[in-house]
Amino acid sequence: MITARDLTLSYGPTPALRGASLRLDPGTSTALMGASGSGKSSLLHCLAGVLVPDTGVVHLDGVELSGLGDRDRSRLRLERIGVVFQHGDLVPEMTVIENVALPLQLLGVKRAEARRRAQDLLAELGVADVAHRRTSTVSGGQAQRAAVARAVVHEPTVVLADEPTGALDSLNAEAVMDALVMLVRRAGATLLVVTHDNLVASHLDRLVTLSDGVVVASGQGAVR
Ligand SMILES: Nc1ncnc2c1ncn2[C@@H]1O[C@H](COP(=O)(O)OP(=O)(O)OP(=O)(O)O)[C@@H](O)[C@H]1O
Repeated sequence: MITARDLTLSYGPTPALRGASLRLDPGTSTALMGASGSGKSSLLHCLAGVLVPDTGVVHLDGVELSGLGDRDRSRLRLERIGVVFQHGDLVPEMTVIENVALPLQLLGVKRAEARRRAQDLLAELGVADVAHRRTSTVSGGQAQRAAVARAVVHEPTVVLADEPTGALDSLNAEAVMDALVMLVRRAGATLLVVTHDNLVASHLDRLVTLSDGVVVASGQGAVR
């Protein structure tokens, strides 16, 4: 489970979060929506432990993220969290399979085993044929499938996605969301997706709306 309580965050003079609170229960999926600039990405980065809020606390499985030093926070993030960004954020000099195997190898899984598990996931997502290509040479849809595989390969408890389909056409967007939801559900993990798109939100159980850095509404997801 992951919770954020009363988070505030400013970039210099610009406030991004003004007391945002959120609770994501195990096994649930949530869409985080709101106007541009309302603080969605900032909140996701605080939940991921990438940004430390100015005030307020984030708890991941009972551990206070902001109470950890950089090293321990990175380790916890690596073990328990998977992230997907709009443009995949794969390492361009590495092949697709090397990218997907990376979290496992960083966690100490042997190379051959890490690559086997990465290969299985890529096959399941229909992109095994590009496994040995550099990520800079694959299509946007293939890269996002690989990014989804990389986010779940180490079986994290929480998967956080920031506009994961924002750069895709609607067919690829549907396929990527189907894959993300299926894999997260199968692992019993918790999913949060930042999106502007009602179709993306309709894949998820619950909808949380952010306005001017605070959560203003929380309820059932959009109806498909
Ligand atoms: N690196 C930064 N430096 C300065 N200000 C920033 C930075 N990142 C975000 N902001 C500001 O913080 C506020 C919240 O931004 P954030 O990106 O969290 O919103 P968002 O809801 O994700 O927006 P969008 O939907 O446009 O991606 C905005 O006013 C934004 O301009």
